[in-house]
Amino acid sequence: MTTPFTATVLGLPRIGPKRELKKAVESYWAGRIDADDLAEQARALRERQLRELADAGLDSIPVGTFSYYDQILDTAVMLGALPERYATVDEPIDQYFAAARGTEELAPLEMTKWFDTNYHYIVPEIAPATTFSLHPEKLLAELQEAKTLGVAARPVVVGPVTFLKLAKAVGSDEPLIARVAELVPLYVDLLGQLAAAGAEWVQLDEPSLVTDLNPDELGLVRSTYDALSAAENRPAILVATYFGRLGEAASALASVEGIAVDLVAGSEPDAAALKGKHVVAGVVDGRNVWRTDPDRALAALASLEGVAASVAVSTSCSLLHVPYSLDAERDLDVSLRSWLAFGAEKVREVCALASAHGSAGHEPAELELTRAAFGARRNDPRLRRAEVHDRLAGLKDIDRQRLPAARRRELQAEHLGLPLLPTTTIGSFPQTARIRTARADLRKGRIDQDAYVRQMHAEIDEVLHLQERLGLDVLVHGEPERNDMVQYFAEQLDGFAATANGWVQSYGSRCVRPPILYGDVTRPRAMTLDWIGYAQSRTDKLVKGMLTGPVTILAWSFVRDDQPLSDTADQVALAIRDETVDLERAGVRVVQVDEPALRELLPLRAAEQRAYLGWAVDAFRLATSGVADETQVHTHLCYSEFGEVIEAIAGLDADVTSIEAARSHMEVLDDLNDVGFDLGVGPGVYDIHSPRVPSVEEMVASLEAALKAVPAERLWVNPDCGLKTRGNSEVEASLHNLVAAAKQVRTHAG
Ligand SMILES: Nc1nc2c(c(=O)[nH]1)N[C@@H](CNc1ccc(C(=O)N[C@@H](CCC(=O)N[C@@H](CCC(=O)N[C@@H](CCC(=O)O)C(=O)O)C(=O)O)C(=O)O)cc1)CN2
Ligand code: MET
Ligand SMILES: [Zn+2]
Repeated sequence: MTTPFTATVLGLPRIGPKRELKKAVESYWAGRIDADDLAEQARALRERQLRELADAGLDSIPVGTFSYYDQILDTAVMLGALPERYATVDEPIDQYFAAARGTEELAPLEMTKWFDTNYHYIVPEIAPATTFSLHPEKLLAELQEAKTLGVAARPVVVGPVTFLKLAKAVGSDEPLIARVAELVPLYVDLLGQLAAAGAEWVQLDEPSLVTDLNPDELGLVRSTYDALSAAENRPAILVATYFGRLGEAASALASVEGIAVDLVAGSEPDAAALKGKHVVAGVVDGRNVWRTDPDRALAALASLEGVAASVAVSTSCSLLHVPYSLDAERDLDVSLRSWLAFGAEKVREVCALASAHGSAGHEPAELELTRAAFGARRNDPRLRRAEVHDRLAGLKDIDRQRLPAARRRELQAEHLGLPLLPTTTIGSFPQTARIRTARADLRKGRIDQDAYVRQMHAEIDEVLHLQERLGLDVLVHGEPERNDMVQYFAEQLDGFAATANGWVQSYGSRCVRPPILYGDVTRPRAMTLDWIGYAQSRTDKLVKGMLTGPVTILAWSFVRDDQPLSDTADQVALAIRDETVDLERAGVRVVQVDEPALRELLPLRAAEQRAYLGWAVDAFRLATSGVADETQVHTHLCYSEFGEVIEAIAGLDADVTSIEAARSHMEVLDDLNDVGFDLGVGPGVYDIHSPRVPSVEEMVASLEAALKAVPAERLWVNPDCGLKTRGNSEVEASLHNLVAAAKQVRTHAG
């Protein structure tokens, strides 16, 4: 039989330690480098990464998790499942990018969240007429590359079940998973080619196996893996599951040699399912940045030893979700730094744990250091601040409640004097190169704080003028001062640390630097008051204060794992609450608290969803119930799959909720009616994910459709998300049309 390995990770980041790939890909799109240049830069990044992993001591290294844009899109290409329309583009690489981002003529594929992470994948479209065919060149080439370097490579492919579960059926209502038998011969062919290329193991990624599957689906998982295992010439099969507990699906994997289990987000599956297998134990958290507790990890490994045929130490999931290395962080607080492990440090942890596990009694010195760091972390005063706990302990139900919605509506009508079908935007205006350069100049000391503030004021003035000229009703300041809607707040709150270079891929070439929420959270001073106050002082129109909600701040940060998330959420909520009260005191009468990530943190298993939605809604209400009932609270949600969270949206009790609907055709309004929602709602009528300028007619049509579900008194007119990634000229044209559409519909509504 194949030799089992002892130390690995499930997948690798690919943007490059300094975002080299992001820059190369964007240069290629801009026509500054050609396809050969791009390929060479990508190859050099892979080579460097493979050498580092081999030097660190991993004895099996994943190959094939590199991607120019997204691994699900790569899998669609490998299975010949790109929609026909992209074949009109000349070169394969450009067809690939056309599917990812669209072209002048072609709409891109949709993009959606990867399980409960902040990574977005491209959703393959599969029609009844789609015929699959195998194109494994990319994977085989990367495998060959690794072999040439002498690396113990383990090819990684997205498995057929997860691929079909994540794809979208077009032109048919039949669940795609029913077509898995069509993929089996392709995967059998692929396994043969990988074996011929010298692969001992292949990893098939099946994170969908940690979600709730029905008996039919479980039957298909079993028959698929029985069929793949029956292939004549193949590597040993490792099915990688992650992001949760592998429950009932474990027993459907009886015929494969290895299973990877996530022991951080999940727990061990039944011993019977692991018996005789090579178990790849995900004891090092692949998604968060805390060092691993060696004693817990070693105990988990020891408990598997009695069950599995062999055990390898691994990360719980791919390292895609954490930054490359702590080496680039020069300014982190030294004690905080000793509690952390980014990608490179996690690889070292895996190797240290594997050697400690493999040779009882001979622990690498590193583990002792980790134990000491753990002790120091537990006792650090920043993790437990009396004033925060006293305040939380004193909270009452009334702190999460406002007057009944109908009463608030009356008060606000009088206080605000808005027209029917009021127009507004979601907050950000284009983050132009001019704005980002000013921020880079400030950071590098080329301009001082005063000059920076002067420029941001000028940016705010420009955005206010534009909105006045266009005739919008509720104005925004445009968020020019924000590098990111979460990082910006984290940089100003105590209990958070920001990184200098902790970039993580969010989608395609776009990256974020999630802050690290390590301690109890307090707000040393107001965070947005100067900017919003400045904006309100420059116009007679209403300016909407703009904040990010507690759930989204949690979702897009690396969050402490030593207390329940619900407690951490309430701490952040109190800081936001104090900010809303400050804004109100300064004369701001409309405040928006964004919660775009409400859906993202929803647990993957239905059984855990209710508890989450309970504390998430509570935290939002704590953040927004400190203001007077005259003050209008808005919220904003994106990512149209609202299904399971629709009641929670009503539970937020925000006076106005703007939602992404431009692409989901207003169905969400009916869903809201079904749960008795009777507050203000702004279904997005302008799809900001595309540079296209929507016409007046189509926005009128959207509003007319909305009016079938919502009375005019509750309907708002807005885009479906912020405008930060768009360009100035298209934004101006689109908002011009949006205001015209609202005016037209107003004349005969209500
Ligand atoms: N945290 C978070 N998660 C989210 C979203 C979000 O807004 N925030 N939205 C959704 C995803 N959408 C996203 C949309 C845009 C970007 C995005 O544009 N990211 C930028 C970086 C944003 C940023 O931090 N910008 C910094 C500048 C960082 C930088 O690159 N600076 C340059 C110099 C300045 C320059 O020339 O740009 C450098 O240091 O080299 C700033 O504005 O200050 C990028 O990848 O390019 C990311 C995610 C869901 N998840
Ligand atoms: C991803 S939701 C974005 C909300 C934020 N206020 C903006 O307009 O950018
Ligand atoms: Zn949004």
